[in-house]
Amino acid sequence: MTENLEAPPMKRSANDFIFGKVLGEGSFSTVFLAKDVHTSKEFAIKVCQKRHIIREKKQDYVKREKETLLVLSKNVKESAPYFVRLYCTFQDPESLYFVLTYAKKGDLLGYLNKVGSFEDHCSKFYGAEIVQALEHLHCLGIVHRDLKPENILLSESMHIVITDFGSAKILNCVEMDEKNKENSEEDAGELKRKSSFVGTAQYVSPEILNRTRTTPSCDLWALGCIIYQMVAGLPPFRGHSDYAIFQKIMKLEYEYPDGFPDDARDIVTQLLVLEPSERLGAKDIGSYTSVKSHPFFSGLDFEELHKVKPPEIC
Ligand SMILES: NC(=O)c1nn(CC2CCNCC2)c2c1CCc1cnc(N=C3C=CCC=C3)nc1-2
Repeated sequence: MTENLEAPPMKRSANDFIFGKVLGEGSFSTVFLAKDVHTSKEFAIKVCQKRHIIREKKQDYVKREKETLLVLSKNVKESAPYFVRLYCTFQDPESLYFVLTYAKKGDLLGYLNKVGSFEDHCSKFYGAEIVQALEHLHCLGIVHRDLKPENILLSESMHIVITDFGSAKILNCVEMDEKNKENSEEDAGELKRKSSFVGTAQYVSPEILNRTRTTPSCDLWALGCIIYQMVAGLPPFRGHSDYAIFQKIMKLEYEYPDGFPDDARDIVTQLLVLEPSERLGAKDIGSYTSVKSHPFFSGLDFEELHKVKPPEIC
């Protein structure tokens, strides 16, 4: 089911790890850096407090994240090792524990805040790794739905490691076949039940705001926002409140700063399209050929990205 740790397979507990610094905190979970006492290997362990999960009504979120991580951990693609791995889970009376890949270099947002905008070759490299990751994710029928720089972690070798699948949706076969049509009634019902939208304001797609349908194309919208942000240093849709940002998204109200390169402008313009089925890549089957062949990515070998030394972010 999930990959065994180096030690012989056995049911784990918190006693098998030395817990270190806090890597991140949420309303019902805390993520710790931890070391396996048997192998000294470092992991990120997400500890979810059971009573907080209930208080925050996050049972579905936790269940969805575990299901998604299990699918990803069972279907690792060598040329797209771009996701946190779930090594094992265990629980005690108070908490659930998820033992995950530790991404030593933090997240993409941290680097964007540090250097402002990326140099063109960096934006192209990391944009390409995200495309390669989305291609694998969508081939498995998984839509992330909350892709953003904060959820794109960086490994010790500075390759991307995508995390936080609590907002993800695993499409059923029918939905996968009809990816540009309405979702199942169950999905529509799920959306109507949601008091808040799925995703994060700056990167959420119009169709999620409209609560109409979840298709892989909503991650292509987020890709457009992230490429824009790597090139410009700021996300395309900005405002003083989530509502103000939503208004701009629904009206496709964004601008390109002076000096924004033409190839980057063209691919972002083809991704930030209100109609999901009209976005670059939305009609591709299997591989995102139309995205990978865009001039913005000229010269990049997508299948070999994970083997090369990423360009220095500066
Ligand atoms: N919510 C999570 O699942 C999660 N949260 N974090 C820490 C966050 C810190 C802010 N940016 C987003 C991630 C993690 C994970 C998954 C698993 C995971 C693996 N490695 C790291 N690594 C970090 C390294 C340095 C600083 C922060 C995180 N972090 C996580």
